[in-house]
Amino acid sequence: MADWTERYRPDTLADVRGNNKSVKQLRGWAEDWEEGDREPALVHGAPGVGKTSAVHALANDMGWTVVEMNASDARTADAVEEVAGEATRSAGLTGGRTLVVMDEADNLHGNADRGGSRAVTEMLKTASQPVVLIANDPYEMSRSLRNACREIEFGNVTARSILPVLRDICNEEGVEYEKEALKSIADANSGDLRGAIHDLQAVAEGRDAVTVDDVSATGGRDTTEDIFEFLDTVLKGDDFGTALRDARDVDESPDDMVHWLDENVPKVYTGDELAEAYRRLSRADVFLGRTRATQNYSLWRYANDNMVGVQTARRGGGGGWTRYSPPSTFRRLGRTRGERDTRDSTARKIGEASGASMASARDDIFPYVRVLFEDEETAARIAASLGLSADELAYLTGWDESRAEDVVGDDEPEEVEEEDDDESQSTLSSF
Ligand SMILES: Nc1ncnc2c1ncn2[C@@H]1O[C@H](COP(=O)(O)OP(=O)(O)OP(=O)(O)O)[C@@H](O)[C@H]1O
Repeated sequence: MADWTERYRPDTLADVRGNNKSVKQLRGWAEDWEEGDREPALVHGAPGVGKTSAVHALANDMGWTVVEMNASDARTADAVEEVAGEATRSAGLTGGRTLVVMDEADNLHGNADRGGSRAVTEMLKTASQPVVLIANDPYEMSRSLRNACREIEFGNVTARSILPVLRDICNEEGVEYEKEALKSIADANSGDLRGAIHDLQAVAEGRDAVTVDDVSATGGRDTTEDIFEFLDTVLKGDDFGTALRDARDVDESPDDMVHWLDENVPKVYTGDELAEAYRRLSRADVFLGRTRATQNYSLWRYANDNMVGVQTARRGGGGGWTRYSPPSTFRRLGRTRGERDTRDSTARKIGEASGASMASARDDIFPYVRVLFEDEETAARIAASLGLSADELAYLTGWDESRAEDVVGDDEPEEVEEEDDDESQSTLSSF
């Protein structure tokens, strides 16, 4: 069940590999903060290069407690204030500082989350505790939010810095290794230390030794995993390495795998485990969204890693037999890129009209709208007031194009220009 990247997470900044300059900047930022220069920090860089680890290690070194929040959950000022307030209160209790860490700050964008972006910017101005935002791509953030922070960039970790980490892990785990085997894992992961550790775990866990042949064999295995077996491995298994390995062999698209897990995880997990599992799945979904938006399929692997990470959320045993079910129609609807775009634009319009986030429009409101729209007249009225296009109406109702076009009429709704000063750079969420 253990994920080696968690097991070997650095506790102190001194153990963070590579990125010496950024680590120094981070330490400098914390020291300046203590001395009264109370700027929030924005730590950014590619996935798996140690941003989150470095921030936690910093807090540890400084003797600060950490409150973590996911920026995409911070859709309302309330949520932000609650966390910031919580941080201040606990600081009062312990007398020490509390570092507020806001992950996925680049997911706070777009109309639906604009309230969240503003609330975070406001919070940054008034926060009485140190705050670090973490992001992969700072240009996805609103300019005002970015400008409010001191930027610290993390670059990729070179293969040379990755190699000793892999070697130390093998030593700790009692796994013998051929040096070339570790080198080829380090080289293949071009700067992504987490990816390298996961690759190592996938070949090494449960083995006594890792050879060059083992490493080169992983890509070419011709076994196919049944989705049901995969669900069992992730939701009930104890071996993270096997789950990582199996995830590559499942004969389903990564999107479908996320949907299958999303549908079935509540059958096995409860309470906090479930919340953590959903957090992982939503991270997986973020990377699927980015893969689609950029057509950069190397991002799939982050989706995969987060998907498999669902296993580590489980606290109790995963015994018994479970009747897994396929993802519900609504989830499966988001299959092709075009469908997803339509789904997202529909969710945005409904979200804007109702004040809900895009995700909640999609998951909570769509089903009701669909029932309402069974009555064509009501559908026409609401579609007009929301400015739905024929595609969007067809998406919601399942009608064919021509029926939807008849109901909507020929006039294409015009795109309404947003008047928002400094947030004009925001881009819409693509997932
Ligand atoms: N520079 C590093 N030094 C030591 N370990 C690292 C480093 N980078 C990554 N790791 C290992 O990889 C794991 C994941 O890293 P971490 O979560 O910090 O990456 P990240 O840059 O925050 O990625 P993401 O953007 O996906 O959150 C850590 O738990 C640790 O085991």
